[in-house]
Amino acid sequence: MVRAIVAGAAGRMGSTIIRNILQTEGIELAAAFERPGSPAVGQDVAEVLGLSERTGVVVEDSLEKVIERGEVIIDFTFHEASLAHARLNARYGKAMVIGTTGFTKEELAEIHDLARKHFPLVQAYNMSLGINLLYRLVELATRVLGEDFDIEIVEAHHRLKKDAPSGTALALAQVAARARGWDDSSFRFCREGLVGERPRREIGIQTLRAGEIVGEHTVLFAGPGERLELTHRAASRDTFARGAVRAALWVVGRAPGVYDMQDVLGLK
Ligand SMILES: NC(=O)C1=CN([C@@H]2O[C@H](COP(=O)(O)OP(=O)(O)OC[C@H]3O[C@@H](n4cnc5c(N)ncnc54)[C@H](OP(=O)(O)O)[C@@H]3O)[C@@H](O)[C@H]2O)C=CC1
Ligand SMILES: O=C(O)C1=N[C@H](C(=O)O)C[C@H](O)C1
Repeated sequence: MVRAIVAGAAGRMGSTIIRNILQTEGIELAAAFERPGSPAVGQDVAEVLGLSERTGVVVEDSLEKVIERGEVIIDFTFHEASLAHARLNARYGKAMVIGTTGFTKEELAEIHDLARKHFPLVQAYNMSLGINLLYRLVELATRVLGEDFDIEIVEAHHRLKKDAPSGTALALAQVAARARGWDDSSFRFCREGLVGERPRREIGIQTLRAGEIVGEHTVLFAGPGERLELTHRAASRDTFARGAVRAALWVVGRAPGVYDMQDVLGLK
């Protein structure tokens, strides 16, 4: 039985992941924690999630207090928090699954460096099966359609999302850029005013924020006389949570290093 520690237990993803753990064989909820000062601290997880039966797991206020209770830490919180958790975990070597987005390049590089030295990590901006297949489709479409086709990415999320563009949109742009031999300097995040004609060497990334949209990504290829649009729509956070639980079961016992959902899903 894999014992999981869930960070951000009261959050949209943390709570959905806990529900999925409670319904999945082979994994159990060993501990849960929240930001110090969160109203969830000190409550049974069942109270936080609105479940009828108590779980016996009380929400704590730091990873340090619970880290020895489990084999894997599942972290969908905030960029600075996930980095702090990875730094602490470097002393313990527990497996980690990080789904948080919004890292600076330096923060992500430090997390990857810590993982290569100290613990196995699955880090992915999107844990859904569909998006991980979309990465492959975008790579193929970019190569087959060639540079006559302009690439634009549009993402839409709920009004409470803190970072923009989404981590997934950035990852999709990276896949397309790599397939063209370009780098991040080709990314164009918004347009306003007299921007002039669109340069060829550009991947547009546009952000929508509205209502309760769970997560939608479209990659548009527009070329001579035709346009191809590849769209993924997540209908519920369960799709990400199922991926996170699958990643947690997969990563325990692996060698220190950085893995992604393509590894977990066998898409490489
Ligand atoms: N990889 C994927 O498939 C997916 C990734 N995400 C990403 O996951 C992250 C979380 O998203 P979401 O659940 O919607 O956000 P929420 O804000 O709902 O949840 C984050 C939770 O983490 C808590 N938190 C913040 N700091 C700490 C800390 N130091 N220790 C413990 N808990 C902490 C927050 O508390 P408080 O609110 O009090 O600050 C909050 O409860 C985002 O970066 C999002 O982009 C989301 C969906 C899918
Ligand atoms: O914050 C969210 O909700 C989501 N964030 C992830 C991202 O930034 O890519 C993934 C998903 O689309 C939901």
